[in-house]
Amino acid sequence: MTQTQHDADQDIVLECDQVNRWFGGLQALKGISLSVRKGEIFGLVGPNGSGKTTLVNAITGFYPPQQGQIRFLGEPINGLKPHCIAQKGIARTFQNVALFRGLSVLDNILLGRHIFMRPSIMASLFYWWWAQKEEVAHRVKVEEIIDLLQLESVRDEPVDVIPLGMQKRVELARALCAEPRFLVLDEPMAGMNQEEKEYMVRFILDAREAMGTTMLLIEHHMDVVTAICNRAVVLNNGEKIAEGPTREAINDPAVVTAYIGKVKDAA
Ligand SMILES: Nc1ncnc2c1ncn2[C@@H]1O[C@H](COP(=O)(O)OP(=O)(O)OP(=O)(O)O)[C@@H](O)[C@H]1O
Repeated sequence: MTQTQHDADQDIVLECDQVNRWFGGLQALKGISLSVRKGEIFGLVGPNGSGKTTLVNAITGFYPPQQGQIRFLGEPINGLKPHCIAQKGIARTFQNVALFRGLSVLDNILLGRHIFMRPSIMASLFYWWWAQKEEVAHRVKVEEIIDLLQLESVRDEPVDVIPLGMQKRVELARALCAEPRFLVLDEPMAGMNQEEKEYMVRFILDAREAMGTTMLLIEHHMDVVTAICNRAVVLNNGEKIAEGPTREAINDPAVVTAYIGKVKDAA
């Protein structure tokens, strides 16, 4: 093994090795292997139904793979429950906004801290001074993130009443509050107009710079993928059809054919 290869291996945060997942007779993931390196924004792209969300659900423990290995910082995480995987430092946002309606923006973001909170009410009662100190620390972190994502003006608004673009930003804020080492963003720009998209791109880049978070980004907007992803993998019908530096991967002839095929199918 060369020194360069060794350094690259040391830098791997998340690794999928021959991951397979079936839903009944349908094979949604066919031997997917990929590795995401520290500090990069890694693009996961592909036409509708190609397996992107299934792969993310496998990584985050919602639908564990039936075959293959997933390692986080060198440690196997297959089969762990989603909350155990979250505690190891993997956070995610969802394709459809998944916020707690009726709660304020601030309370929704604060919920991102739950992985650090002590489960025992008794312990909190006896050690109320400790609980208070913890509460202050959580609020400091939340304020930092509100500042970073410029959510100050809506902090006390119920999440239901703010525009979709802002709701997506609140989801990002909540995920960042968990101080993840690896963050999965599932279509963070879905349904956004051009201006909202540009803001979101800025916030994702700012978050990576401020917190050093490694990210996996599922995104249909190719301009966004090309602008912010260091490398990308392209899936089609559950198979990996291209991989590499973003521009090279998405311009691969197999990718162009896969997208044209989908358009023809839909016509
Ligand atoms: N829970 C499930 N039960 C049965 N089939 C499923 C389930 N989840 C996904 N699938 C199927 O697996 C395949 C891959 O779906 P997946 O949602 O991973 O694709 P995707 O690339 O994320 O698509 P999109 O871009 O539309 O979100 C599809 O054929 C889908 O119908």
